[in-house]
Amino acid sequence: MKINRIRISDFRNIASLELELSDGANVVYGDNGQGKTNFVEAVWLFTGAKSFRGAKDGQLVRFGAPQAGLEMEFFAAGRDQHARVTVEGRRGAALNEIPLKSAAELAGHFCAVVFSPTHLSLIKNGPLEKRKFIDTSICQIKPKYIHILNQYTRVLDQRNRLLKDIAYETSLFDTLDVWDARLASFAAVLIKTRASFLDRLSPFARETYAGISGEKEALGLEYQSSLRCDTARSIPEIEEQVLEDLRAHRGEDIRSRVTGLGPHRDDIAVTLDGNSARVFGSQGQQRSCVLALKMAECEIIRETIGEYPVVLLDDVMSELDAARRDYLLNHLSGRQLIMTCCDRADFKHLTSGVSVKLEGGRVLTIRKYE
Ligand SMILES: Nc1ncnc2c1ncn2[C@@H]1O[C@H](COP(=O)(O)OP(=O)(O)OP(=O)(O)O)[C@@H](O)[C@H]1O
Repeated sequence: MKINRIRISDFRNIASLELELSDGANVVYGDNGQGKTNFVEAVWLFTGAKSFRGAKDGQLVRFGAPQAGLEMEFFAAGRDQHARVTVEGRRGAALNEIPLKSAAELAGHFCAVVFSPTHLSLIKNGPLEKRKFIDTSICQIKPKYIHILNQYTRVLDQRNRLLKDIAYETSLFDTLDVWDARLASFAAVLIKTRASFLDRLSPFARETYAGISGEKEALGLEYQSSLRCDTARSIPEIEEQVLEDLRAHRGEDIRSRVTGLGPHRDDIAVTLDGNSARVFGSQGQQRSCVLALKMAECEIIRETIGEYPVVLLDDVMSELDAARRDYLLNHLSGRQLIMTCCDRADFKHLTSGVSVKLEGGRVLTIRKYE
């Protein structure tokens, strides 16, 4: 998957920008606050996902402008394609000039993997970030997954509302059966899909971590369900277990007025030699864990759709020592890379690719590495 050309208008501090990209490395550099991350964020939006910085759509439009427009020519699935994203209150999109119902429908047509310093939260923070990572990754290779996720969230909201109402209207208790059955059916699919995805991801992540860290310690990943279910079982079997657990937990749910168990409470244990990476990992080890997860995600995407995603590395390389940087660059050959940094010299060893200097959201210079 390769981006050939991108046009950006009124997106964050980028008033107007048009750029032809190299098939290999693209180094976007410049001083702080010049629009490097904004550029990466613009590219990321073509995956159909929300901003990786957690920004609301409205925040993406340049101050004072009515809407932001993004356009991209890219090569994927063996042909040249064109995508458009507009942000005007909410995001809209078109693929090959055909309007889509929502920007999320771009998922699977253009794939990218992004890593920025904010992604350290994947290890540092609680389970929410890990669930977001796994859900976003699955959406890229299984676009229909988003519908299951949305349906689960909707049923969960309804069950939670019911739990609140039961406190005043005990006769509503009997209706819990219906919501538990619906919740269990979506929950089982989510749990099974996430656990299977993690099983595929683990060997790649372990190998990359070993490469980045020089085989010093072993990375472990494990899906930890809040329910007592065996993820190796089939979806109908998991559904039965989920239902049993939901029923057993009803008393507690009614007391706390929220659903305490389910995929919305699940976690992924990330360990180094068996110890929690969050509790015991150093800053460098935690960064290597996230990089390993992201690089493994690239491999899963390639295995599933037959081509590598575009790799977006925002302000990452400068924080790695020379050996780790070399390992990563070698490991990433054959993929289109967009990397940001403050100093072009961070990549002085590159023998191909281009560097683009940004200033005030504008392209100042374009130079080739040779
Ligand atoms: N909606 C917006 N409209 C206009 N400017 C915005 C908007 N949102 C953010 N900005 C501006 O974009 C700039 C930040 O850009 P960006 O995050 O891309 O910086 P950067 O080049 O990656 O910097 P650093 O090296 O510090 O990470 C800031 O000056 C900020 O004020």
